[in-house]
Amino acid sequence: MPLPHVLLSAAVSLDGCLDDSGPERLLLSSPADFERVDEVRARVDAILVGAGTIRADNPRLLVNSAERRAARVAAGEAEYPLKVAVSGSGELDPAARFWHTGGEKVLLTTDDGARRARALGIGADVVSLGPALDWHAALEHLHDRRGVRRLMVEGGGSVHTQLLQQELADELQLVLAPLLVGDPAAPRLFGPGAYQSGRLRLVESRRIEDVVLMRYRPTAPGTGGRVAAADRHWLGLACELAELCPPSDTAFSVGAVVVAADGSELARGHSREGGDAVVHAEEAALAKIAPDDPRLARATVYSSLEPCARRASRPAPCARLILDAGVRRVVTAWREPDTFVTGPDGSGVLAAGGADVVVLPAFEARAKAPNRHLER
Ligand SMILES: NC(=O)C1=CN([C@@H]2O[C@H](COP(=O)(O)OP(=O)(O)OC[C@H]3O[C@@H](n4cnc5c(N)ncnc54)[C@H](OP(=O)(O)O)[C@@H]3O)[C@@H](O)[C@H]2O)C=CC1
Ligand SMILES: Nc1c(N[C@@H]2O[C@H](COP(=O)(O)O)[C@@H](O)[C@H]2O)[nH]c(=O)[nH]c1=O
Repeated sequence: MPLPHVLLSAAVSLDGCLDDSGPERLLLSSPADFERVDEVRARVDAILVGAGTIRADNPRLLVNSAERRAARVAAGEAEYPLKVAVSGSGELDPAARFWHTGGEKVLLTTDDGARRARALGIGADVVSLGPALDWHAALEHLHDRRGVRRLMVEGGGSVHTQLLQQELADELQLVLAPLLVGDPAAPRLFGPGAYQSGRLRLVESRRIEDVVLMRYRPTAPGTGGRVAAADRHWLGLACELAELCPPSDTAFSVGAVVVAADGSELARGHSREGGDAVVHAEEAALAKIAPDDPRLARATVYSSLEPCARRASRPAPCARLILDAGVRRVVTAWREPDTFVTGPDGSGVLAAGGADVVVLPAFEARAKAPNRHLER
């Protein structure tokens, strides 16, 4: 279930191209930006590219700085990040530099692709993910079998497009280079298809010589039981809000955020905010939204703790408030323990009311942190 943090990295021309159609790789980054890329590579567990990039660029995908490699080794990591190639066909050149430089390599492919790659003598651990390659399964494999927690994806366009469209990308690092390619056959960064509606969040912009680095994060929640990368961001924020709660020996510290389907934040709240000794996080957040706001019907409530099913201090528990507000999707980190009520089951109340409840246990420790003093 947990997946690596997926960082898409690319440099594009002003007309949105990743390369031209000539035989040489087009350098879009500036020298200082290539240094930055090297620094990012040094901080990840694995670097992934599609077979198209291996064919077009014959890349090495190394950490080039000896100091950065030494720092990795000193920190107990492999000298080079794992190199991951993705191919459906397995039709790859066994002499490509990718297989003969750096540290460990893995080829994620299909049953047919694995047969072909093995026959060709590809110098990597060849892993078949079945008759077709599913990105979720590929990322799960890297996380569970390879211990990859941070994955840098260095293209190409087809791979970036799929990961963004499937809402598996946690972050996009895009460099805009001041040149125009103008070649109709040149590969583009993102192809047509269905992306999240609404805007991504710009988290940083930085001039690096003559290029501009922009870092974005997707914001749109998943739908139903399907988890999007942005769900992890918003639940992380709910856990941060829980840290703001005035401590109490008689109630949990909880944070909550309400997010519209297009990724815009509607409201946030935390327990006991504004001097109200009994207010709950979800209640505080929902109270800030007009009850007739049409976005509520497709919104997601993120709550560090499962919304409550029963309470003494107010007429309606949070699970009921959420349903009454029209919200039908809740993402939480931690099922409520029996600390204050016996057999709490806010998820059951929500499910009975037609809401989808998603629990992300990877956030449980963070949700529990401000509540340690309540543990028996
Ligand atoms: N400027 C920049 O930052 C960068 C530029 N580039 C440029 O991008 C171009 C390459 O991009 P592109 O042509 O889109 O190729 P990609 O690198 O995205 O690789 C595409 C290939 O990956 C495999 N693949 C991708 N998705 C799947 C899937 N779901 N199932 C099975 N196999 C899959 C397939 O391999 P197969 O065909 O073997 O089945 C497919 O043909 C090059 O020109 C390169 O220079 C690349 C990286 C960064
Ligand atoms: N052209 C281009 C990039 N291209 C990426 O770098 C890879 C080659 O890296 P290396 O093996 O170290 O030479 C190449 O295959 C592709 O993934 N990256 C960028 O940040 N900026 C650029 O302008």
